[in-house]
Amino acid sequence: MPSFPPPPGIILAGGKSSRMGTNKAEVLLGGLPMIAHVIRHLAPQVSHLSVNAPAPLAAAPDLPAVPDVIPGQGGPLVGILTAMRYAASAHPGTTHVVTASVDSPFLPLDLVERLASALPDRDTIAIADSAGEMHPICGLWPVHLADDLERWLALGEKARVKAFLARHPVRLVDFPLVETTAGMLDPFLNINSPDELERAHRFLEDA
Ligand SMILES: Nc1nc2c(ncn2[C@@H]2O[C@H](COP(=O)(O)OP(=O)(O)OP(=O)(O)O)[C@@H](O)[C@H]2O)c(=O)[nH]1
Ligand SMILES: [Mg+2]
Repeated sequence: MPSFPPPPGIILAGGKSSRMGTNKAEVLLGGLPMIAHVIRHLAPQVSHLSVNAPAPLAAAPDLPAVPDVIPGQGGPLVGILTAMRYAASAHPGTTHVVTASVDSPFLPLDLVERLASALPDRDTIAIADSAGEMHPICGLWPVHLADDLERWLALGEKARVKAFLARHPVRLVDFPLVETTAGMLDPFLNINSPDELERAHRFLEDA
């Protein structure tokens, strides 16, 4: 699509953090809460930033908290529906919303620009991909898909993001690994457990 103003962005932080054992948004990575790393990477790329969580986070008090539009921790797709609904109502006229996962602290600084430039039309969803793996939480979504997503969730389908994507045109956008002094870094490195958190520290110097 020819011109694309920065869209609003939402960080999905409404999960259970069961593998981490404590709220992933607030665990410390190099002295900063994980969500602070996500904010640092994403905020410069979006028109407004908010967090999809049941209540404001102590680690990100300035971010508006947007609770799931369907209560009950129905999975990440509910967070994506929430992002679409919120973007459309809080930012009238917006066509897209970008979503990212709270447990990806090394997101590319050209994430939104590259997702946006991959969109051929107003119906296509752009999703990040790296090292041959799709990252379905990190995407640029047309907000007009909200009604279809809500109907689909109401059917009681298992709310898997990949299954919803299969119903729509999707462009996968491949992001390269980043060379660091600690080795090659996948910018979508996903930190789910205390072990993964510990291992991620080595990338902090370069990221
Ligand atoms: N809004 C919302 N987001 C969710 C939900 N479940 C997962 N997510 C988000 O989806 C992303 C990927 O989920 P996971 O990595 O499995 O996170 P999680 O569910 O918190 O962690 P585990 O309980 O360890 O699986 C994260 O950004 C989560 O916050 C949900 O029910 N609602
Ligand atoms: Mg995860």
